[in-house]
Amino acid sequence: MAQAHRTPGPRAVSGQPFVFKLVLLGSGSVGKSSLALQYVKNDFKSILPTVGCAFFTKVVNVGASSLKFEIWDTAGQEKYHSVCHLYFRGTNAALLVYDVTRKDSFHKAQQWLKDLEKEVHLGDVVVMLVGNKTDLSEEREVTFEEGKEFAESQSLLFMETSAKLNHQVSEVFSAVAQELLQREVREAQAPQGDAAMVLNEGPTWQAKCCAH
Ligand SMILES: Nc1nc2c(ncn2[C@@H]2O[C@H](COP(=O)(O)OP(=O)(O)OP(=O)(O)O)[C@@H](O)[C@H]2O)c(=O)[nH]1
Repeated sequence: MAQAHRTPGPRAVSGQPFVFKLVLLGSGSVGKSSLALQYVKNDFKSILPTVGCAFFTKVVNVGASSLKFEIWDTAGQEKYHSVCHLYFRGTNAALLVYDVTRKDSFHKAQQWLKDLEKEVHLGDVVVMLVGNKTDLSEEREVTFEEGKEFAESQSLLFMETSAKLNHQVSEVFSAVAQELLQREVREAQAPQGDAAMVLNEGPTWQAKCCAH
């Protein structure tokens, strides 16, 4: 419920891509680093647990727009929990990852969402719930419907992936990118409406000042 840090908009400079910060969060070993590695480098290999945080960037084109993701891959192990929230601040998007073969990681995802909410205003951030490791279908403990239901109850986007098979990985990031750009367009249009109201209501500075 806290709104400690309002998420800043992307730093869009003429001719430059929009820059969006995205954090990967979730329990240890759910596949956060593997998703980032598959997306950024098209690679899947055995990775050591993340210590603190790893950082990746990737530029993507969505329609006529160009967008740069700054991807912060946080450590899921419990011992790093206290530092992870530092990376949430100022984020524009979050992938809330769980492992479909581990019910505990699904329950923890709900806790991670609460942690995120302490640092950002959820309405300002595009959050996608991601059920990873769908290739391990024999060991599945969380159904697609359970994931979808939880995501809908919290107004989150939702997808299932396999970082190992590169299934739905780029689709996850594309869906987030599209939502971010759509929000940008809506925000870019919004000030015109505000300005029209301000003209009718008095000095601009005062109207803006007192709106908060
Ligand atoms: N079968 C399968 N294994 C996966 C998949 N994604 C990741 N793994 C494996 O799961 C283990 C953990 O993957 P990581 O990407 O290191 O998980 P993490 O969430 O970044 O872990 P932390 O850094 O501890 O937070 C590794 O052995 C990966 O190879 C997947 O889609 N399918």
